[in-house]
Amino acid sequence: MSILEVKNLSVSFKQYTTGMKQKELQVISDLNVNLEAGKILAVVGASGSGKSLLAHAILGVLPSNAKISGSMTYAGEELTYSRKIALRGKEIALVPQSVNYLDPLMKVGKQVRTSVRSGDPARKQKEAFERYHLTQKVEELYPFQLSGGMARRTLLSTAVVSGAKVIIADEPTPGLDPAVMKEALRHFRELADSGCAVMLITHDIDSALSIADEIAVFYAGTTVEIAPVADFTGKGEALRHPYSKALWQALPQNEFIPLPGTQPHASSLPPGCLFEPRCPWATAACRKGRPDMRELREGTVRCIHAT
Ligand SMILES: Nc1ncnc2c1ncn2[C@@H]1O[C@H](COP(=O)(O)OP(=O)(O)OP(=O)(O)O)[C@@H](O)[C@H]1O
Ligand code: NI
Repeated sequence: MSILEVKNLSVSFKQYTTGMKQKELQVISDLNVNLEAGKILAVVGASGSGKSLLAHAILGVLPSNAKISGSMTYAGEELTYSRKIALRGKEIALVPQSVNYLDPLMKVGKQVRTSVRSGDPARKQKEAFERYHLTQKVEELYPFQLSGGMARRTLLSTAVVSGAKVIIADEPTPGLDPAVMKEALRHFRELADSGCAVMLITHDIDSALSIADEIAVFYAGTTVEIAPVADFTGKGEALRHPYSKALWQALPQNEFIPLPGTQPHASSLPPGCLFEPRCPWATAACRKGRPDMRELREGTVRCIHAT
Protein backbone atom coordinates (compact mmCIF):
# COMPACT_ATOMS: atom_id res chain seq x y z
CA MET A 1 0.00 0.00 0.00
CA SER A 2 1.42 3.33 -1.04
CA ILE A 3 1.87 5.69 1.91
CA LEU A 4 3.97 8.48 0.40
CA GLU A 5 3.95 9.34 -3.25
CA VAL A 6 6.10 11.91 -5.01
CA LYS A 7 5.01 12.78 -8.55
CA ASN A 8 6.84 14.93 -11.08
CA LEU A 9 8.83 16.71 -8.42
CA SER A 10 11.02 19.54 -9.67
CA VAL A 11 13.20 21.73 -7.50
CA SER A 12 15.07 24.80 -8.63
CA PHE A 13 17.15 27.43 -6.87
CA LYS A 14 17.09 31.09 -7.62
CA GLN A 15 20.62 32.28 -8.09
CA TYR A 16 22.07 35.71 -8.72
CA THR A 17 24.65 35.97 -11.45
CA THR A 18 26.75 38.98 -12.44
CA GLY A 19 24.88 42.28 -12.59
CA MET A 20 22.15 41.05 -10.20
CA LYS A 21 20.59 38.93 -12.91
CA GLN A 22 18.56 36.04 -11.63
CA LYS A 23 18.97 32.52 -12.88
CA GLU A 24 16.97 29.40 -12.10
CA LEU A 25 19.11 26.39 -11.41
CA GLN A 26 17.03 23.25 -11.88
CA VAL A 27 18.47 20.60 -9.57
CA ILE A 28 15.59 18.08 -9.59
CA SER A 29 13.50 17.41 -12.69
CA ASP A 30 10.32 15.44 -12.91
CA LEU A 31 11.19 12.96 -10.22
CA ASN A 32 8.85 10.15 -9.13
CA VAL A 33 9.08 7.85 -6.12
CA ASN A 34 6.60 5.85 -4.17
CA LEU A 35 7.06 4.60 -0.60
CA GLU A 36 5.01 1.66 0.58
CA ALA A 37 4.22 0.45 4.08
CA GLY A 38 6.32 -2.63 4.82
CA LYS A 39 8.87 -1.86 2.10
CA ILE A 40 12.35 -0.42 1.88
CA LEU A 41 13.19 1.69 -1.14
CA ALA A 42 16.92 2.31 -1.49
CA VAL A 43 18.00 5.38 -3.41
CA VAL A 44 21.40 5.24 -5.10
CA GLY A 45 23.18 7.56 -7.50
CA ALA A 46 26.26 9.72 -7.85
CA SER A 47 27.05 12.60 -5.55
CA GLY A 48 24.97 15.62 -6.53
CA SER A 49 22.22 13.56 -8.18
CA GLY A 50 19.55 15.04 -5.87
CA LYS A 51 19.12 12.35 -3.22
CA SER A 52 19.33 14.63 -0.18
CA LEU A 53 17.22 17.30 -1.86
CA LEU A 54 14.44 14.77 -2.36
CA ALA A 55 14.60 13.96 1.36
CA HIS A 56 14.54 17.66 2.24
CA ALA A 57 11.64 18.32 -0.13
CA ILE A 58 9.59 15.59 1.55
CA LEU A 59 10.36 16.94 5.02
CA GLY A 60 9.79 20.56 4.02
CA VAL A 61 13.30 21.66 4.97
CA LEU A 62 14.58 23.06 1.67
CA PRO A 63 16.28 26.47 1.83
CA SER A 64 14.05 29.50 1.24
CA ASN A 65 15.41 30.20 -2.26
CA ALA A 66 14.18 26.80 -3.46
CA LYS A 67 11.15 26.59 -5.74
CA ILE A 68 9.27 23.34 -5.81
CA SER A 69 6.65 21.93 -8.18
CA GLY A 70 4.89 18.60 -8.66
CA SER A 71 2.74 16.76 -6.17
CA MET A 72 3.24 14.80 -2.99
CA THR A 73 0.68 12.79 -1.12
CA TYR A 74 0.87 11.19 2.30
CA ALA A 75 -1.73 8.60 3.31
CA GLY A 76 -3.75 9.54 0.25
CA GLU A 77 -3.94 13.27 0.99
CA GLU A 78 -1.92 16.11 -0.42
CA LEU A 79 1.26 16.73 1.54
CA THR A 80 1.16 20.49 1.83
CA TYR A 81 3.90 22.53 3.47
CA SER A 82 1.90 22.96 6.68
CA ARG A 83 1.19 19.24 6.79
CA LYS A 84 4.90 18.51 6.35
CA ILE A 85 5.64 20.66 9.39
CA ALA A 86 2.90 18.94 11.38
CA LEU A 87 4.11 15.44 10.46
CA ARG A 88 7.86 16.05 10.64
CA GLY A 89 9.52 14.03 13.41
CA LYS A 90 6.15 12.46 14.22
CA GLU A 91 4.88 10.46 11.28
CA ILE A 92 7.75 11.21 8.93
CA ALA A 93 11.24 11.04 10.45
CA LEU A 94 14.56 11.94 8.90
CA VAL A 95 17.97 10.52 9.71
CA PRO A 96 19.92 13.44 8.25
CA GLN A 97 23.12 13.07 6.24
CA SER A 98 24.95 15.56 8.45
CA VAL A 99 25.49 15.10 12.18
CA ASN A 100 25.21 18.89 12.52
CA TYR A 101 21.45 18.43 12.80
CA LEU A 102 21.83 17.47 16.47
CA ASP A 103 20.88 20.27 18.84
CA PRO A 104 24.25 21.49 20.15
CA LEU A 105 22.77 22.75 23.41
CA MET A 106 20.85 19.66 24.53
CA LYS A 107 22.31 16.53 26.10
CA VAL A 108 21.92 13.65 23.70
CA GLY A 109 19.89 11.40 26.01
CA LYS A 110 17.31 14.16 26.31
CA GLN A 111 17.29 14.74 22.54
CA VAL A 112 16.39 11.12 21.98
CA ARG A 113 13.78 11.10 24.77
CA THR A 114 12.01 14.19 23.44
CA SER A 115 11.51 12.38 20.13
CA VAL A 116 9.46 9.63 21.79
CA ARG A 117 5.75 10.18 21.26
CA SER A 118 4.16 7.14 22.80
CA GLY A 119 5.32 4.84 25.58
CA ASP A 120 7.99 5.47 28.17
CA PRO A 121 10.63 7.88 26.81
CA ALA A 122 13.37 6.75 29.21
CA ARG A 123 12.86 3.09 28.38
CA LYS A 124 12.73 3.68 24.64
CA GLN A 125 15.87 5.80 24.72
CA LYS A 126 17.71 3.12 26.72
CA GLU A 127 16.64 0.39 24.32
CA ALA A 128 17.84 2.41 21.33
CA PHE A 129 21.15 3.19 23.00
CA GLU A 130 21.67 -0.47 23.86
CA ARG A 131 20.91 -1.50 20.33
CA TYR A 132 23.40 0.99 18.93
CA HIS A 133 26.06 0.26 21.54
CA LEU A 134 25.93 3.66 23.18
CA THR A 135 26.82 3.43 26.86
CA GLN A 136 24.73 5.01 29.59
CA LYS A 137 27.40 7.70 30.04
CA VAL A 138 26.61 9.03 26.57
CA GLU A 139 23.14 10.18 27.69
CA GLU A 140 24.74 12.99 29.66
CA LEU A 141 27.00 14.23 26.86
CA TYR A 142 26.51 17.16 24.53
CA PRO A 143 26.86 16.62 20.77
CA PHE A 144 30.31 18.27 20.63
CA GLN A 145 31.58 15.61 23.02
CA LEU A 146 30.63 12.75 20.68
CA SER A 147 32.74 11.08 18.04
CA GLY A 148 31.34 11.11 14.49
CA GLY A 149 30.15 7.51 14.85
CA MET A 150 28.45 8.19 18.19
CA ALA A 151 26.69 11.24 16.74
CA ARG A 152 25.40 9.12 13.88
CA ARG A 153 24.14 6.47 16.27
CA THR A 154 22.36 9.21 18.23
CA LEU A 155 20.66 10.43 15.03
CA LEU A 156 19.57 6.88 14.26
CA SER A 157 18.22 6.48 17.80
CA THR A 158 16.26 9.73 17.47
CA ALA A 159 14.53 8.59 14.30
CA VAL A 160 13.76 5.05 15.41
CA VAL A 161 12.24 5.96 18.79
CA SER A 162 9.86 8.43 17.14
CA GLY A 163 7.43 5.72 16.07
CA ALA A 164 7.22 7.38 12.64
CA LYS A 165 5.42 5.56 9.83
CA VAL A 166 7.88 6.83 7.24
CA ILE A 167 11.62 6.85 7.89
CA ILE A 168 13.91 8.63 5.50
CA ALA A 169 17.53 7.77 6.19
CA ASP A 170 20.05 9.88 4.31
CA GLU A 171 23.41 8.07 4.29
CA PRO A 172 22.95 6.85 7.85
CA THR A 173 25.93 4.51 8.04
CA PRO A 174 29.25 6.18 7.08
CA GLY A 175 31.76 6.16 9.92
CA LEU A 176 29.99 3.36 11.76
CA ASP A 177 31.91 0.23 12.56
CA PRO A 178 30.72 -2.79 10.56
CA ALA A 179 28.83 -4.43 13.45
CA VAL A 180 26.84 -1.27 14.24
CA MET A 181 26.23 -0.66 10.55
CA LYS A 182 24.79 -4.16 10.16
CA GLU A 183 22.64 -3.61 13.24
CA ALA A 184 21.32 -0.33 11.80
CA LEU A 185 20.44 -1.99 8.50
CA ARG A 186 18.81 -4.92 10.26
CA HIS A 187 16.82 -2.46 12.35
CA PHE A 188 15.51 -0.71 9.21
CA ARG A 189 14.39 -4.09 7.92
CA GLU A 190 12.64 -4.82 11.23
CA LEU A 191 10.89 -1.45 11.15
CA ALA A 192 9.73 -2.09 7.60
CA ASP A 193 8.55 -5.58 8.54
CA SER A 194 6.52 -4.04 11.33
CA GLY A 195 4.75 -1.76 8.83
CA CYS A 196 6.98 1.31 8.31
CA ALA A 197 7.92 2.63 4.91
CA VAL A 198 11.66 3.24 4.70
CA MET A 199 13.65 5.23 2.19
CA LEU A 200 17.34 4.49 2.51
CA ILE A 201 19.67 6.86 0.66
CA THR A 202 23.08 5.28 0.28
CA HIS A 203 26.25 5.08 -1.75
CA ASP A 204 26.65 1.50 -0.66
CA ILE A 205 24.76 -0.62 -3.19
CA ASP A 206 25.77 -3.84 -1.44
CA SER A 207 24.15 -2.76 1.82
CA ALA A 208 21.09 -1.60 -0.08
CA LEU A 209 20.77 -4.96 -1.77
CA SER A 210 20.99 -6.80 1.54
CA ILE A 211 17.87 -5.16 2.97
CA ALA A 212 15.87 -3.25 0.37
CA ASP A 213 12.90 -4.34 -1.73
CA GLU A 214 13.41 -1.90 -4.57
CA ILE A 215 16.21 0.35 -5.73
CA ALA A 216 15.71 3.77 -7.29
CA VAL A 217 18.65 4.94 -9.39
CA PHE A 218 19.11 8.72 -9.53
CA TYR A 219 20.99 10.61 -12.20
CA ALA A 220 21.35 14.39 -12.56
CA GLY A 221 18.31 15.12 -10.40
CA THR A 222 15.86 12.51 -11.60
CA THR A 223 14.98 8.84 -11.36
CA VAL A 224 16.26 6.86 -14.33
CA GLU A 225 15.10 3.48 -13.07
CA ILE A 226 13.24 1.85 -10.20
CA ALA A 227 13.86 -1.89 -10.06
CA PRO A 228 13.36 -4.83 -7.71
CA VAL A 229 16.62 -5.73 -5.90
CA ALA A 230 16.66 -9.12 -7.60
CA ASP A 231 17.49 -7.39 -10.88
CA PHE A 232 20.87 -6.29 -9.52
CA THR A 233 22.67 -9.50 -10.38
CA GLY A 234 25.09 -11.01 -12.91
CA LYS A 235 26.24 -8.48 -15.46
CA GLY A 236 23.13 -6.35 -14.92
CA GLU A 237 21.25 -7.94 -17.83
CA ALA A 238 17.93 -7.58 -16.00
CA LEU A 239 18.43 -3.85 -15.39
CA ARG A 240 16.61 -1.51 -17.73
CA HIS A 241 18.52 1.75 -17.93
CA PRO A 242 22.04 2.02 -19.40
CA TYR A 243 23.11 4.14 -16.40
CA SER A 244 21.93 1.52 -13.87
CA LYS A 245 23.82 -1.12 -15.83
CA ALA A 246 26.94 1.07 -15.88
CA LEU A 247 26.65 1.80 -12.15
CA TRP A 248 26.36 -1.91 -11.45
CA GLN A 249 29.24 -2.88 -13.72
CA ALA A 250 31.47 -0.21 -12.19
CA LEU A 251 31.39 -1.92 -8.78
CA PRO A 252 34.72 -3.49 -7.80
CA GLN A 253 33.09 -6.87 -7.20
CA ASN A 254 31.64 -6.83 -10.72
CA GLU A 255 33.53 -5.79 -13.83
CA PHE A 256 35.00 -2.62 -12.30
CA ILE A 257 34.46 -0.81 -15.61
CA PRO A 258 34.20 2.95 -15.05
CA LEU A 259 31.71 4.93 -17.10
CA PRO A 260 33.52 7.66 -19.08
CA GLY A 261 32.39 11.26 -18.64
CA THR A 262 30.68 13.02 -15.74
CA GLN A 263 27.13 13.73 -14.60
CA PRO A 264 26.00 17.10 -16.02
CA HIS A 265 25.75 20.01 -13.60
CA ALA A 266 22.39 21.68 -13.08
CA SER A 267 23.70 24.79 -14.85
CA SER A 268 24.28 22.90 -18.11
CA LEU A 269 21.71 20.14 -18.43
CA PRO A 270 21.44 18.60 -21.90
CA PRO A 271 18.22 19.47 -23.75
CA GLY A 272 17.01 15.91 -24.26
CA CYS A 273 17.54 12.83 -22.12
CA LEU A 274 19.84 13.79 -19.24
CA PHE A 275 22.01 10.70 -19.79
CA GLU A 276 22.25 11.10 -23.58
CA PRO A 277 25.78 12.64 -23.70
CA ARG A 278 27.24 9.53 -22.00
CA CYS A 279 24.86 6.91 -23.32
CA PRO A 280 26.07 4.03 -25.48
CA TRP A 281 22.53 3.67 -26.91
CA ALA A 282 21.91 7.34 -27.75
CA THR A 283 20.29 8.25 -31.04
CA ALA A 284 19.01 11.53 -32.51
CA ALA A 285 15.60 10.87 -30.92
CA CYS A 286 17.19 11.01 -27.44
CA ARG A 287 18.20 14.65 -28.02
CA LYS A 288 14.62 15.69 -28.84
CA GLY A 289 13.07 15.65 -25.38
CA ARG A 290 13.10 14.21 -21.88
CA PRO A 291 11.75 10.67 -21.81
CA ASP A 292 8.95 9.91 -19.37
CA MET A 293 9.16 7.20 -16.73
CA ARG A 294 7.46 4.10 -18.16
CA GLU A 295 6.69 0.65 -16.82
CA LEU A 296 8.84 -2.17 -18.03
CA ARG A 297 9.14 -5.71 -16.66
CA GLU A 298 8.14 -5.19 -12.97
CA GLY A 299 10.02 -1.90 -12.83
CA THR A 300 10.05 1.58 -14.32
CA VAL A 301 12.59 3.23 -16.62
CA ARG A 302 13.21 6.59 -18.23
CA CYS A 303 14.70 5.57 -21.58
CA ILE A 304 13.10 5.23 -24.99
CA HIS A 305 15.44 2.40 -25.98
CA ALA A 306 15.19 0.19 -22.90
CA THR A 307 13.63 -3.22 -23.53
N1 LIG B 1 21.01 25.50 -1.65
C1 LIG B 1 21.42 25.12 -2.86
N2 LIG B 1 21.59 26.02 -3.86
C2 LIG B 1 21.99 25.64 -5.09
N3 LIG B 1 22.26 24.36 -5.43
C3 LIG B 1 22.10 23.41 -4.49
C4 LIG B 1 21.68 23.74 -3.16
N4 LIG B 1 21.61 22.57 -2.44
C5 LIG B 1 21.98 21.58 -3.28
N5 LIG B 1 22.28 22.08 -4.51
C6 LIG B 1 22.71 21.31 -5.68
O1 LIG B 1 21.73 20.33 -5.95
C7 LIG B 1 22.33 19.12 -6.43
C8 LIG B 1 21.83 17.93 -5.67
O2 LIG B 1 22.30 18.00 -4.33
P1 LIG B 1 22.04 16.83 -3.27
O3 LIG B 1 22.60 17.31 -1.97
O4 LIG B 1 20.62 16.44 -3.28
O5 LIG B 1 22.92 15.65 -3.85
P2 LIG B 1 23.10 14.15 -3.26
O6 LIG B 1 22.64 13.21 -4.31
O7 LIG B 1 22.48 14.05 -1.92
O8 LIG B 1 24.69 14.06 -3.16
P3 LIG B 1 25.62 13.31 -2.06
O9 LIG B 1 25.65 11.88 -2.48
O10 LIG B 1 26.96 13.97 -2.22
O11 LIG B 1 25.02 13.53 -0.71
C9 LIG B 1 23.83 19.35 -6.34
O12 LIG B 1 24.32 19.66 -7.61
C10 LIG B 1 23.98 20.53 -5.41
O13 LIG B 1 25.11 21.28 -5.74
NI1 NI C 1 23.20 13.81 -0.06
